[in-house]
Amino acid sequence: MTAKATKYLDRIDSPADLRKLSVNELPAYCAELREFIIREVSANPGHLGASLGAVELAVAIHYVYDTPNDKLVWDVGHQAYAHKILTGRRGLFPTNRKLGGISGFPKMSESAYDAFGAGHSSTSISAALGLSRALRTADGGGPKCVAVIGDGAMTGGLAFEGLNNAGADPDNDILVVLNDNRISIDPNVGALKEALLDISTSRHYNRFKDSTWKAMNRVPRMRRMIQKMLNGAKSFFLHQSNLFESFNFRYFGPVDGNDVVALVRALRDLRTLPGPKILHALTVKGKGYAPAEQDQTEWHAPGRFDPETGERLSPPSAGNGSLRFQDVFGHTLVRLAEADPRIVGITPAMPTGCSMNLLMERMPERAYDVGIAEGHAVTFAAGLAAGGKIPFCNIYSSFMQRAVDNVIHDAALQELPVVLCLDRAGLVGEDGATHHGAFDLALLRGVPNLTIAAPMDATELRDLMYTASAGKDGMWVIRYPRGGSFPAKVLDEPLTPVEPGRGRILREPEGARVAVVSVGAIGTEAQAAVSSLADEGIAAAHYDLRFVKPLDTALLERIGEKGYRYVVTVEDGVIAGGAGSAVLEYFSDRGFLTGGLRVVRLGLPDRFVEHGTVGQLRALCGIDAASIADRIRSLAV
Ligand SMILES: Cc1ncc(C[n+]2csc(CCOP(=O)(O)OP(=O)(O)O)c2C)c(N)n1
Ligand SMILES: CC(=O)[C@@H](O)[C@H](O)COP(=O)(O)O
Ligand SMILES: [Mg+2]
Repeated sequence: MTAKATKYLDRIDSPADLRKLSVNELPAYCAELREFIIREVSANPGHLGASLGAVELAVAIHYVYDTPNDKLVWDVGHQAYAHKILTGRRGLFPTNRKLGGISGFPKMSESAYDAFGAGHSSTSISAALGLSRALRTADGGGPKCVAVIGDGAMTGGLAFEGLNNAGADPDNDILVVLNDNRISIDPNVGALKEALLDISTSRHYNRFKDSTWKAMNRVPRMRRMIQKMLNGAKSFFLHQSNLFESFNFRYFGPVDGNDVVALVRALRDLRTLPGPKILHALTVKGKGYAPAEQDQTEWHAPGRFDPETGERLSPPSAGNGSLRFQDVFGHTLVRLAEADPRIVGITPAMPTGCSMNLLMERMPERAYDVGIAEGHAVTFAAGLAAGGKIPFCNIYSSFMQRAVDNVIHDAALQELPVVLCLDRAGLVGEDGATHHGAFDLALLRGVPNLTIAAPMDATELRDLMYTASAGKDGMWVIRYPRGGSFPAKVLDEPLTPVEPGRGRILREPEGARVAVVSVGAIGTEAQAAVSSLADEGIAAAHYDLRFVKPLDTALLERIGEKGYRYVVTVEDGVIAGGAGSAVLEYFSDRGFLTGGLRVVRLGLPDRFVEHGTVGQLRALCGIDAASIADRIRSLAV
């Protein structure tokens, strides 16, 4: 797509510039913004569909509100590209999600316009409420605070905790903009979606409301009375109370959220209206780019594409008929479920991402998408397990952070056979600090009753799933990373049970001073390091720990007694409290350290790792093959 001449785009470097435009010029500016986003994201991948749908929301809010003094909080933040571009980051946008470049999500350290950082869902109402309370002046004034939340993010329990708290006090002066495009990443699920549809599609009510709004504009002093009348009419027409009004929010809408002029009109009214209020904006995900409107799931984050033809140039599958860990998980779960009627699947809103969609297609009655509700997913799984099922609950590692107590209190403590599969464990790449699966091992290692395993490859993943599916050893956690590339024939291999807590000897050469103990798929980097060193004549042993809990104490005893000078642990989670710490504790407790053994732990440092390619980030953290080899070389001589 060749860049068209623009009239507004290059002139607007801040909301102050934006506010110099007349309202009638805004649609043309939105079109230019949209075109810019499509062109940029086609070459430098990111979250396209949501950002295209929220162009008018970003423009209208910045136009009407006095940002950055007023506070604008984006939920998740994957839809905020227009916001980023019009708040001074147009020139930096080609660096979006790249190492050293701007983040793909709002980030407080990046811009004063990013009032709150995000990446995980359903935080915006709580954060906007906190900002509003903190910045309120003694006379009840202070900045206006706006939360923009999607219909998917609204399914998260935290959003309702925010509504509940905000609605309790009429002095809570926040606006929630519900960006309702009727889809999450995959089709939105749950009762809320029906309620939103009900609110927004009642023809009788909307006809009545439109005419009343017009009257309201003519006689402003009657607004309060008319609003009351509208609320009453809503209950009458819809035969149910409006959910948001039950939380003491004043409900406005639905408005066409892709009509920037209508949005400006509505927001101008709402900015001066005190108290908690919600504007229901109907938008179209992928708006203005036909392929993205047509297949909204595929175009949520489409990878590189040809903007002219819509051809996808880097689809997220492994390609060449090979399989990612995600594909292996999905196919194996179907196979296990076919063999055992007790097996069911659960995903909190990521069926395509984690491949739970395969079970959903094959056995819809045995697969549950519960919405963006990680805590609920785990407790729901625990309930299913208490009722005799063997639930495979698949959650992205970083999103599972939301559910730690559910794991502890509802599943592990109850000794229930929940199989928690943690996808996207380790470094995920361009999504960055909010999304790396950095903490799961450190968070869960101290929880009793858990078996925690990390497969190094597809065969191990299948075998671990198979073993866990017996439902005999209480709760299992199986963690594996994004991607991978395995031959399709791996799915034909027989499933072999694995002894819980049993690791593997991969290489044990005579005369080695250094032994590497790796955990999970990052072991392939260690393997490459050890084998390249062997080519140089440097011998190093390599063990695949496989289980972080229970530890393979027999294997560790063997390593301890081999007389190595150094054990180098390698993991793709945080060093502090991770798998390496478990090994170190064991050697310390058993007195091997006083015998001269030193443990060197490699993994993620004690700071948040930002965005970049997985390869770049591994190198930065010293856990790519070259860095591991360097480290071993320095110890081996
Ligand atoms: C806690 C958490 N769980 C899951 C996700 C993954 N996720 C990111 S965007 C998204 C869909 C959000 O849907 P919606 O709020 O409707 O926004 P849309 O993309 O439709 O604009 C999901 C599930 C996340 N970011 N955070
Ligand atoms: C914004 C968000 O949280 C998701 O869109 C996430 O980026 C998906 O990650 P994957 O691409 O790894 O499925
Ligand atoms: Mg949505």
